[in-house]
Amino acid sequence: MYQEIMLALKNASTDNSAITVFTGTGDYYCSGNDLTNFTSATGGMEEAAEKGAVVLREFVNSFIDFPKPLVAVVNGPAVGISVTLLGLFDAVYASDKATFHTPFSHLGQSPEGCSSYLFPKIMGPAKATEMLLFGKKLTAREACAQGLVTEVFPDSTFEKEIWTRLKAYAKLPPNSMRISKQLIRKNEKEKLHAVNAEECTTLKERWLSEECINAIMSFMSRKSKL
Ligand SMILES: CCCCCC/C=C/C(=O)SCCNC(=O)CCNC(=O)[C@H](O)C(C)(C)COP(=O)(O)OP(=O)(O)OC[C@H]1O[C@@H](n2cnc3c(N)ncnc32)[C@H](O)[C@@H]1OP(=O)(O)O
Repeated sequence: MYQEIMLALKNASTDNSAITVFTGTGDYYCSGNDLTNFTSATGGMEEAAEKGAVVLREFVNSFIDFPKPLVAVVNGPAVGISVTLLGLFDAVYASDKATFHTPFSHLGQSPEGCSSYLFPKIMGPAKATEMLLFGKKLTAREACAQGLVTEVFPDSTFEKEIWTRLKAYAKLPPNSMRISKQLIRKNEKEKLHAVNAEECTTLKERWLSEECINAIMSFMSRKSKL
């Protein structure tokens, strides 16, 4: 999935589209990293952690470097990396059914997607701490009040309203939007790459920790009991 998303971003960065939109199908936006990856990895844990950190770094870099307006249409609950990446999007529109959850401490993990830097900047350190350390789940309206979400729509009219709006935005001059995005984002790029590298190094260590291994085992055993 990570490779497929990177390829889609690479194609979208050079095709004739004006803006790029991420959304989910069905009731959920995204449940985050596939936790079964940890148990299905071939080779040893160290090798898997090493490979995972390389993929993650490349994956997040492709969001940092994406040249066109990047929009998230959050149609339902979002968990983990699908939430942290939102700081790298240019606009985030959410249904009032959406929730935003980063249960990293519960999983023995640590933040990624540049959220350790961007979330405190966006929402202030105290609110970022509640999310990233304590795993507080935010409603769409809370996430909007804290600056992570651009605008919230009633779920009953979300799809209609948002696509009407995005189709209008997509008719704006593409080069102008791309150049304006570059002006807004360029001063932070170097910093974001450094933050991404550090988050990946930290996560690689976390994945090998007892806290993380126990949390993944507990998720898997819950799954097998259902
Ligand atoms: C290259 C490596 C990069 C790593 C990047 C680091 C990223 C970190 C993260 O993203 S951390 C966050 C990981 N995600 C989670 O912790 C979410 C866990 N899941 C849930 O909290 C819930 O399942 C839910 C809120 C998404 C949905 O709840 P509910 O509607 O009650 O459904 P179920 O819980 O019954 O789930 C249905 C079905 O889906 C399986 N499932 C859900 N999420 C995951 C997941 N992240 N990985 C694997 N499988 C998942 C769940 O086990 C059920 O499966 P089953 O029907 O039992 O086979």
